[in-house]
Amino acid sequence: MIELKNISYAYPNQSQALSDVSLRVEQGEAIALIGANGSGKSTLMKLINGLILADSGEYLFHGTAINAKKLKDKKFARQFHKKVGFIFQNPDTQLFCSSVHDEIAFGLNQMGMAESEVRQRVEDTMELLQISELSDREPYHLSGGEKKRVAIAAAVALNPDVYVFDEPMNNLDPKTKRFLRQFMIRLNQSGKTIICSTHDFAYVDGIFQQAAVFSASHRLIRVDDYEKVMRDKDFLVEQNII
Ligand SMILES: Nc1ncnc2c1ncn2[C@@H]1O[C@H](COP(=O)(O)OP(=O)(O)OP(=O)(O)O)[C@@H](O)[C@H]1O
Repeated sequence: MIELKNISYAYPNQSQALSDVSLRVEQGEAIALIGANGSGKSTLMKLINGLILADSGEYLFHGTAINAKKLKDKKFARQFHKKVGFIFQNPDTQLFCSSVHDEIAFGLNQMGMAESEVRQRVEDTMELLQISELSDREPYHLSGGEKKRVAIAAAVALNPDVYVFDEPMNNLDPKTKRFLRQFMIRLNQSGKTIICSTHDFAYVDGIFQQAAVFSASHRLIRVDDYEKVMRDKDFLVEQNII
């Protein structure tokens, strides 16, 4: 369970990105983060993943405060990063190995998993994401949609409890969007928590139970049933969301 209490954050250049944000996400919930450009969605997701730390407020993950001291504890940090998978908006920022196979195996090797188990897990994950034929290819030379599947596979292989997706549908063709939508629904049905920012509402039907809406002033102004928020057209227009 994720609990954010009165979180504020400004980037080192003083850009305010989150103002007094409080949010609770239960294990197994799928929640959409929505709001205009620059409202703070990506910043919140980086914070949930431990890439940045709040200036003030508290972040609890299954009751444990995630702070600098805790993340300096290498054993804890490894466990925490295994539990929270992050799929960046631009896969180029997270793919760095010389083959798709090695990319997916990387995190598993870091965990010290036996070689045969790594091989099996990588094969199973590639099959799940329908990228087995890309196994020996260099991730850098793949198409955008292929790269996205590899980035997701690298997260899936580690079997996290929580998946954080930053605008996953961006730059994907309709078939890949439909595949990803189904995939996210299945992940959630298997008990995984999904936290996902999106501007693209056409291909995310049925994924989310909840929506968290951010204002231009970086505040979380509404947490509500996803379908209910989507029906509230005046509110969405007012917030520059549609
Ligand atoms: N690396 C950074 N350095 C300085 N300011 C930043 C940085 N990243 C984001 N910001 C600022 O923080 C605020 C929140 O940005 P964030 O990327 O979290 O918004 P977002 O809701 O994800 O936007 P989008 O929908 O465009 O992806 C914005 O004012 C942005 O300019």
